[in-house]
Amino acid sequence: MEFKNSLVFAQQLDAIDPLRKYRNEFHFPKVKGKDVIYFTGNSLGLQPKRSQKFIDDIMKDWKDLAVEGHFHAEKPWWDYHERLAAPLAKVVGAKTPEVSVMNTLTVNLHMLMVSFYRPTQKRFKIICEEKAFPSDQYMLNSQVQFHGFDPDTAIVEVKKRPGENFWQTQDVLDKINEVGEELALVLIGGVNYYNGQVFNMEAITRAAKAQGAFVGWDLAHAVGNVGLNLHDWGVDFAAWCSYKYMNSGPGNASGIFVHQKYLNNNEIPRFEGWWGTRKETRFLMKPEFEPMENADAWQVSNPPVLSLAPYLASLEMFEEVGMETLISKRKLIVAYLEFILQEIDKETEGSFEIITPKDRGCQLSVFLHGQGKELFNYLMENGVITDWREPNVIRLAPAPFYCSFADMYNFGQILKSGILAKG
Ligand SMILES: Cc1ncc(COP(=O)(O)O)c(C=O)c1O
Ligand SMILES: Nc1ccccc1C(=O)C[C@H](N)C(=O)O
Repeated sequence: MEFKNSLVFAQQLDAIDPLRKYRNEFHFPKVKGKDVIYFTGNSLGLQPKRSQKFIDDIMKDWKDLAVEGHFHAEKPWWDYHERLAAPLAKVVGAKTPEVSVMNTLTVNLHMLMVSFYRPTQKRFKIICEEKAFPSDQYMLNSQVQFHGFDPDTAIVEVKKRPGENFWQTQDVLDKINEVGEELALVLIGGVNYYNGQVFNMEAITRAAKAQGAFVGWDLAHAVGNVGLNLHDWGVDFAAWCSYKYMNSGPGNASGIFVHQKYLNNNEIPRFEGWWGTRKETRFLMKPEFEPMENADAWQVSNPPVLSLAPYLASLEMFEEVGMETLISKRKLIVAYLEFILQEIDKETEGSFEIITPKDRGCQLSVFLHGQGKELFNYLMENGVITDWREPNVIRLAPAPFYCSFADMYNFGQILKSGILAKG
């Protein structure tokens, strides 16, 4: 499609957008009385209007039923989390029993490391990407130390090539083969938080499995954003947060994936709690732990239903729309944003550079040449919500659920005036 840098053209794209009615399903913050142009769905997704009712229902059941709500609410709390598994399984390409919702992301990565990082003197190394999200680095370092190994030798980072802003798949594969029999685990962010790159999860998983290692993915920036096929790819485990593209609210519950082959499998160690034991006998309060037959075996505590409620509301919308529609709009709107950026870059004589590679999801990361935080501040003051990452990068993620093509055009105009104002 040939794009045009005009409002009329952007509005034409909006008119044929199958997701256009969903924009009104979200609350937009306002700046100077106008809805903002929201580019930070990769950090915190907007609030779906319908999430309020899901929370209110629980507050009402708690008010009216108190403890009876566990079993007698319209959506009983004791198995409330089970409602999330089937719609989530579709989002991540899993079988329903492979998915559960619990805790928060870094906590879940730790819990899954209990099962999937069991180093021996011979096989103890972990491959990850250089400059992984800091929480993942802290998680990996502390796990390695917990097992008595030295992070400097046990953690092997795949680096970008000099002068390049992205990782080459071949370099990840080569590193896997080089570490070979010492490789215990590969754990990488499926979509990188900084440059927006989508890793070739299928090829990397295959290569790591061929070396006899476990493979886990941190899908914080991938879930609800890119196509995932965790079961068929043979991924061992994955975890994600729900507050970015999944729009479930700040700090909200995390999802996990555990491959079917580890369900009902006594070889796999876990840290256990009462919500992981079979629900049929849970309230007999017996000393024996009998694991649930699905990924709920990894559940520890009774789930925080007030935070699962907005996640369920959001999943209802993913069910209605489906990942395919979201992905095709996402591809189009990101391509349009890229086009708008390129046009502005020409007009302002090379004032920035897109560092996101072609293997990308929703996010374009833009390196600002000679423009500093003032430009970022100018955007924010003019109703464009982006985020700033040191040293000089703004990240733009036009979430397909609620961003419009007109937003992209209008953003371009604001960006141009910001750059020109600074001169
Ligand atoms: C890749 C990645 N890993 C981990 C986290 C941390 O998540 P949480 O604070 O929910 O544990 C985030 C986002 O905050 C992230 O983007
Ligand atoms: N949960 C947060 C709480 C406070 C500030 C940022 C976050 C983020 O999620 C950051 C995000 N992971 C990122 O890719 O920058």
